[in-house]
Amino acid sequence: MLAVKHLSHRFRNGDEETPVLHDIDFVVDKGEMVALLGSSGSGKSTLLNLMAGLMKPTQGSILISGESIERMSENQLAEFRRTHIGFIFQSYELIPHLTVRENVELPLVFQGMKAKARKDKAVALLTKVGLGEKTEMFPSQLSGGQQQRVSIARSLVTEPAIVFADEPTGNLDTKTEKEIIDLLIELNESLQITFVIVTHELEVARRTRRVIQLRDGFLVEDELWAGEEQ
Ligand SMILES: Nc1ncnc2c1ncn2[C@@H]1O[C@H](COP(=O)(O)OP(=O)(O)OP(=O)(O)O)[C@@H](O)[C@H]1O
Repeated sequence: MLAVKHLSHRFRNGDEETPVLHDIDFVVDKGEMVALLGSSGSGKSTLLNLMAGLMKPTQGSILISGESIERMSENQLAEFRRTHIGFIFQSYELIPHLTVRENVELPLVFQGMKAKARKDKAVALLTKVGLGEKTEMFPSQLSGGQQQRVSIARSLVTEPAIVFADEPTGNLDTKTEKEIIDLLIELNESLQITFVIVTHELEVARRTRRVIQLRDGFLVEDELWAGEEQ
């Protein structure tokens, strides 16, 4: 599903080079839910940007569904991202003047799906994430946790091969954080969605079955837990 192979990255500013990732190697299979854990500056965002095809690595490769994304052109990448990758952001990134349903439909508009099919799909997913009663509201009328549920529904609407969640509970209180992670676990189990969750919080990482830990740009731990901790 996702293979990161001997991945290294250095930032170059003029003559100065900053090595940020060192020979990162791991594979995520379909249906896995993995936390990518690391403190600030450990290289999580850089790795996420590389896996999402937003930057090209200095060395190594990234395969998603068997395709090496670092070899793609910008146009190919944009299309690949739209069809194969879902994103969940810390700050939700919803469009304020669109309703909740329209926000979820948007990726399907870009795919050219007809209005009725789009609407049915968005409503079904919103119902699945517990927002069946809120489809015609605007994001500002929802709580933070509810807005993150909208963004989760939107990330799934194109049936992506993999979903990257970047600090998905970073703006939420502890109770809501637990509810959102519960939802991600439920979606992972019921729909076999593959999730990679980037977090600096051990409490979030411990809820997933597998934790990959970065420290100073090195992969220092790739660990399977015996079971989910509640
Ligand atoms: N464009 C850049 N040029 C030079 N160095 C960079 C650049 N972007 C990031 N870095 C450096 O790379 C290292 C890793 O940064 P990165 O943002 O990937 O870490 P992170 O684990 O995501 O941290 P945070 O949790 O704070 O977002 C840091 O030392 C940072 O200063």
